[in-house]
Amino acid sequence: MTTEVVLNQISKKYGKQEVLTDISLKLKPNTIYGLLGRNGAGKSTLLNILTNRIPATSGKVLIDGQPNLNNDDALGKIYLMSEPNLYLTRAKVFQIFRETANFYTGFDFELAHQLTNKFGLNESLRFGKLSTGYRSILKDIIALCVDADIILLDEPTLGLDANHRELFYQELVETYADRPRTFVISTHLIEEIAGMVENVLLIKDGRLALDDTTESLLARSYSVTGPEEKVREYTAGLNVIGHDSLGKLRSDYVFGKLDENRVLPDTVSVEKIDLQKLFINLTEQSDEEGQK
Ligand SMILES: Nc1ncnc2c1ncn2[C@@H]1O[C@H](COP(=O)(O)OP(=O)(O)OP(=O)(O)O)[C@@H](O)[C@H]1O
Repeated sequence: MTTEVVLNQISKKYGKQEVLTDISLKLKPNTIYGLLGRNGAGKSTLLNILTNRIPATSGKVLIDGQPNLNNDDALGKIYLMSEPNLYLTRAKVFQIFRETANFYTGFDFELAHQLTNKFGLNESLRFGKLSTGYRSILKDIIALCVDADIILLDEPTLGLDANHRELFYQELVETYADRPRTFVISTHLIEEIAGMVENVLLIKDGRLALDDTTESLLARSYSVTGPEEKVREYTAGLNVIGHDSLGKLRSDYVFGKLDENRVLPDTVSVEKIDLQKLFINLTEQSDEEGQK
């Protein structure tokens, strides 16, 4: 089963502040997305609009061709795990599972029990008694157990210790293999998801700056390192998105094609960069501009 999700020219204003501008995209089935952007870029806003928790100022979200507005059928195909706590403090963990299963009817109770054991979460505890980390763990477990085609995770590892973060992503990949579906993961800990993200969505200045496969992005992302002058000569006219300097050594980060006709000096090396480095360089510019 697959669900088609289309965002059509979504914009969102809070008062005069335009947070999202004209965002159009289509989520591919059975794909793990990384939703990236600096603090305040509008990632949570976008995820909330997708699930009709907040209204867009203009534009449409279509789920299997149907607008998502007050449409339980359409919204039952999507699950959003996010920071706000939607549960009564007196509700016990197992009651929250049952409550979730009233809406998401295919909820996998067996997997939920396995995961509560693995994470050491007592199902008889009341929500109000859970630590911040365990509240996230509970919500993460629910996200992995609902039978929805689209799972949106807004900072899923907030408050989790390193062991639990690793366990969560392991379990995510396992459930993904057993029951392929689309995940959209918004997190600042890019290194943790870099290995599993198949497609990147980057929001910058309220716009969708990138929507591409990780493979394609990394295939055109380079660092060029060597003596400052030689590096500058080699990268002149290329799409340099940032640089680092260490003494007289300089690294220019290039996003896009290199010029195959240019001769690489012996003292200069070209290497691939990882997703985190690419993200930092692609988004740093707007921050500097924002401080002007
Ligand atoms: N209810 C609201 N009223 C007014 N402004 C809001 C509201 N919610 C969010 N904003 C503003 O919208 C912008 C985007 O916020 P959002 O939470 O979507 O960003 P984000 O990319 O998820 O950020 P972070 O990575 O820091 O969680 C921010 O400038 C924020 O202050």
